[in-house]
Amino acid sequence: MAEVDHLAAERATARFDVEEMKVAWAGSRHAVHVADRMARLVASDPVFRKDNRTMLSRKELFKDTLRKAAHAWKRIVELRLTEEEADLLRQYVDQPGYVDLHWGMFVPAIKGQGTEEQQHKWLPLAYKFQIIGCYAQTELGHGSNVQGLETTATFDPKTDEFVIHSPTLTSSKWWPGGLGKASTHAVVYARLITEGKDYGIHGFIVQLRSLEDHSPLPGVTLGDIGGKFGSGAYNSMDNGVLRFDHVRIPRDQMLMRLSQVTREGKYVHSNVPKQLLYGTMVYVRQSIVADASKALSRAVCIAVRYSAVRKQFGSQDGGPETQVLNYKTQQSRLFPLLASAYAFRFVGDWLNWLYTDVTQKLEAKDFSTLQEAHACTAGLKAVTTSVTADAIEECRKLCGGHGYLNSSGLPELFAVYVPACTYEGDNVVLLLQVARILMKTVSQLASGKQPVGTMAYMGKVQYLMQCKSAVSSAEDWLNPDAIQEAFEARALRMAVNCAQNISQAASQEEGFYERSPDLLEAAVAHIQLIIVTKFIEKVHQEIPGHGVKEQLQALCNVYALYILHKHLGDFLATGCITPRQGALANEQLGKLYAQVRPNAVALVDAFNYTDHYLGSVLGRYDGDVYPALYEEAWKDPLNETVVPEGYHEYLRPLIKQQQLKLSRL
Ligand SMILES: CCCCCCCCCCCCCCCCCCCCCCCCC/C=C/C(=O)SCCNC(=O)CCNC(=O)[C@H](O)C(C)(C)COP(=O)(O)OP(=O)(O)OC[C@H]1O[C@@H](n2cnc3c(N)ncnc32)[C@H](O)[C@@H]1OP(=O)(O)O
Ligand SMILES: Cc1cc2nc3c(=O)[nH]c(=O)nc-3n(C[C@H](O)[C@H](O)[C@H](O)COP(=O)(O)OP(=O)(O)OC[C@H]3O[C@@H](n4cnc5c(N)ncnc54)[C@H](O)[C@@H]3O)c2cc1C
Repeated sequence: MAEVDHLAAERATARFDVEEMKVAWAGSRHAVHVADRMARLVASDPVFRKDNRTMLSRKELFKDTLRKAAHAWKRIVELRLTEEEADLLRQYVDQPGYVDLHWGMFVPAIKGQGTEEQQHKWLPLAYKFQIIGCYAQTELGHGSNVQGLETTATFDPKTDEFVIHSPTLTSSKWWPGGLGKASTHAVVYARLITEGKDYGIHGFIVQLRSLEDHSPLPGVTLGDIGGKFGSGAYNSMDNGVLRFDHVRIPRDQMLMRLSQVTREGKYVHSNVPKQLLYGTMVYVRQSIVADASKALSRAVCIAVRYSAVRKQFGSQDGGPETQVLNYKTQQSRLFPLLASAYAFRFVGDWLNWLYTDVTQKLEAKDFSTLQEAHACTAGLKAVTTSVTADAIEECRKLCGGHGYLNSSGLPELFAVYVPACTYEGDNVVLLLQVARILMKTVSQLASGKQPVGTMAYMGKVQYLMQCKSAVSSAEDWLNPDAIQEAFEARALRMAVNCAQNISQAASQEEGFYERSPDLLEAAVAHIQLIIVTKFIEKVHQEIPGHGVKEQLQALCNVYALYILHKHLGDFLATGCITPRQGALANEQLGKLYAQVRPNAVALVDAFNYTDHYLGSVLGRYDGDVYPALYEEAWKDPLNETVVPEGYHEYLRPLIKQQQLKLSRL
């Protein structure tokens, strides 16, 4: 707890129990407790310091990442941390590194696509870090189009081996995290060729480096692909390039849970959907949605606290100036982002539940929910990461000039976050996947097939195509049924419009191609409906704690009405609401902002972030921003000497030369 709390007055105006809101945010009292312990463990350990990160060279930063990962692992073993604790520890260390790909993709790929025997062989090695793995799918020439990958794995029945080869420059693996310098192994995605036939993309476990001296194995060429956007940020990760020159691996290193190649070279596909090959991506996409709320809430926490501290204009007769948080424009930019952080948190929890449910069904050979899992993970990943990336940049602007300083934490947060819009599936490509599923669902409505899961609302097509909103006052927009109906009608009508337009094209494919910008918008509308629905459902639950439910209700309404206001064109064009009802929604939004204002600082306190994790002089818990900014400046390497390096070489001669010229005049 801070000695002087410059935000005390703000905290005193909160109309709810912050400790209980922490529970609502974290999911349970236990979760608050564990997160608290792990955050403090990291914050108090000098190895995990990160305040100097943006000043390290790439080499220093990478070595720092190796050191942190090794130290984290040592602490995990020493303290016998559970998986939940270790995961949180990794979050609070807050530095992308090979460990993420090892645990986040290499291990899940083996679990999801390996046979029991393969899991038995490889997982214990991976769990104890006796091998380090990465996920080598993307190539120089193809990322989004997985079916277009060129690396080959050709079965040689003479030796019972696969020959892994990179036939072209564009087939070089390019981007895999952890590949550049750290990994000893990779799950490599390659075209399986046996008996002269190409069976498409399959996964193979390939050793890349010696377990003795880390040198690349014969036939393997690999390295780092170079510096990336921003200082610090994702440059701690060794995204890599990899080429194979006829590298041989035993047949049993093909991941064989979904399909097999026999000793004789026969290809056998198990009776399961081939899309299960994409299972690791689905898993990571759902975890990226949970991460979005973390990144967004960090940025919002910084911007809210700083906006409460920062004062500009408005002083009369020597009185205090206005806190920038009191400006309505600041509120209308910031509070929707605060509401979005909560919205993403709850939809992330729900998605995690859905993923677990689908996984259990798959274990029981029930594949009926695979499409739902794909649509929800792809769509929510796309919408939450795009909004979060834009929101971090908006928070930087909300902090004025100081937001542009590295010490605000926002530039690095943006730089580290923004690739989430691209990795694990480019957001546009993923939204088009959602759109395809929407079009398929619309086309099946005519046959009477009832849509299920998050598409179930489409079954109310007769009603939703012609319903008219009953809202007649601003307060009417506080009714969740009014919101739900407007969002359902908008999403359905946009999808049906697209389907009608596509049906007029020469072919389905051509229509889809021509209408893809509209399809993107229809997909976004569908995903926003899911987020709104899950927030409304959350607020309907019993939520303990004085005032907590009321605050969440207000934030839910802010989220929904902000989206409605922002996408008013959609709602009007589809005739779901009238211009007057749109104006009433905006009126209600303004009232809600006033309701959020006295609670704003407490609502970001409920994220329960340590100053270490926030990494921002502007977002400090105690609000003592100015001395921290001032002090931080002096730590810059440029300030190590009063007279800068280069003065004698470049500045002095220049000044002297000009002085000489002037004296000659
Ligand atoms: C310093 C550190 C210190 C810390 C120390 C700690 C110590 C250790 C602690 C340990 C503790 C544990 C820690 C845990 C850590 C976890 C971390 C997790 C985070 C991970 C970090 C993430 C980093 C990100 C890295 C990035 C990785 C990547 O980017 S990998 C590459 C991703 N690539 C893509 O996403 C490609 C996108 N493209 C595609 O997905 C597909 O090609 C396509 C979907 C776009 C098209 O495919 P295709 O052409 O085959 O298909 P069609 O369009 O024709 O569709 C056919 C039908 O298939 C259906 N379908 C498509 N996809 C799927 C699917 N996935 N599932 C189901 N169905 C699918 C589609 O709907 C069609 O169906 P119909 O035929 O129409 O019915
Ligand atoms: C930081 C980072 C880490 C990564 N880590 C890994 C990793 O560990 N392992 C791994 O295998 N890969 C990794 N990747 C690669 C990543 O998965 C791909 O970059 C991503 O899937 C996008 O593919 P692409 O680069 O081919 O983009 P492209 O598909 O070339 O995209 C270029 C543009 O084309 C558009 N576009 C593409 N296809 C279509 C379409 N059908 N319709 C309309 N528009 C389209 C896109 O919207 C985009 O605007 C990583 C990438 C980054 C940035």
